[in-house]
Amino acid sequence: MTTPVISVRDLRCRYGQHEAVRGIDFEVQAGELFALLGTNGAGKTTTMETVEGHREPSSGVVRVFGRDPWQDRSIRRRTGIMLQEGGFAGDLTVLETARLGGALTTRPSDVDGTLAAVGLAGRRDVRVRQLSGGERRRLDLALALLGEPDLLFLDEPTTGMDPESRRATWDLVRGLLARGTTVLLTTHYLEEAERLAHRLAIMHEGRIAVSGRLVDVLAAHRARIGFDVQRGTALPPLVGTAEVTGTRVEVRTPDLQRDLHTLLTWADGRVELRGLRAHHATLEDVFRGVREEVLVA
Ligand SMILES: Nc1ncnc2c1ncn2[C@@H]1O[C@H](COP(=O)(O)OP(=O)(O)OP(=O)(O)O)[C@@H](O)[C@H]1O
Repeated sequence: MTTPVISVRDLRCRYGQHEAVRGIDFEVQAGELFALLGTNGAGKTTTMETVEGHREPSSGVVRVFGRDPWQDRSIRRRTGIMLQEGGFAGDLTVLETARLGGALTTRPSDVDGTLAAVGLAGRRDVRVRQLSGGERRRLDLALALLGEPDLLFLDEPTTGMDPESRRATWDLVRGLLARGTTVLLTTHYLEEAERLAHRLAIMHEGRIAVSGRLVDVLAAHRARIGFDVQRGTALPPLVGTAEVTGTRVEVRTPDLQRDLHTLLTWADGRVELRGLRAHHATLEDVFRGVREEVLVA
């Protein structure tokens, strides 16, 4: 087993009396994208900042490339950080800002190529203060990519981007992953995690409530079947549980295939299942379960 790029063991972070991160564990392997999801104030940014080496843990062990990021600044040469707020000088142009960022990296930076990669080549002479919110996020991303980091921290990277820019950013991140870059991502867009993450964790109130590969996380939660029938229709026995509200039936089941087969066989030729929908648990179902703290495995 190779050494993980990121290893976090029993991490705790306090702000005064408030314990924002309450004992979390996770690992991120080389070339993997790990998504930290969670409710507001769950502790994602605090965790991210600690792994970046910008915050000292109250307790626990954090290792990045096998080193303590708080003590050993040398790992910063290998990391790129996209913060939630870049804090640019508004008077500088996009190109000047990127050149300045490039000068701060220890590896040679292809400034023009990076601006082109984030779709800002045509905006290079525009002053930063004149950029839209989404364009600023793309400039944030460009600065994180300068110096070709081995490990990239993306803190809500596509907030404020229009759908086209968001998709272009996802393609860019996929390209980086294909080249072996490791990524730690936080996002409120569940679709972003569904599309990009190899593994994920959902945080709530400082703890990891759910973690694992996306397929495993979804498979561990009940699928849904929904349809309308006439009031009072007696249903066949199912593995899952059916909830009837008027004419609407909602089944939550651990065995989607079996219950769907049972229902279709039972209905065939005698009952019309109007508005039939059947799907595995979505990340939104899992997330809602975490929020409501009524996870049904
Ligand atoms: N500098 C600080 N001083 C005191 N409390 C803080 C500080 N920064 C964060 N907190 C608190 O710590 C908790 C975790 O905050 P954090 O920003 O890590 O959460 P988050 O999951 O990133 O939230 P969001 O999704 O809303 O950005 C919150 O209750 C927040 O109010």
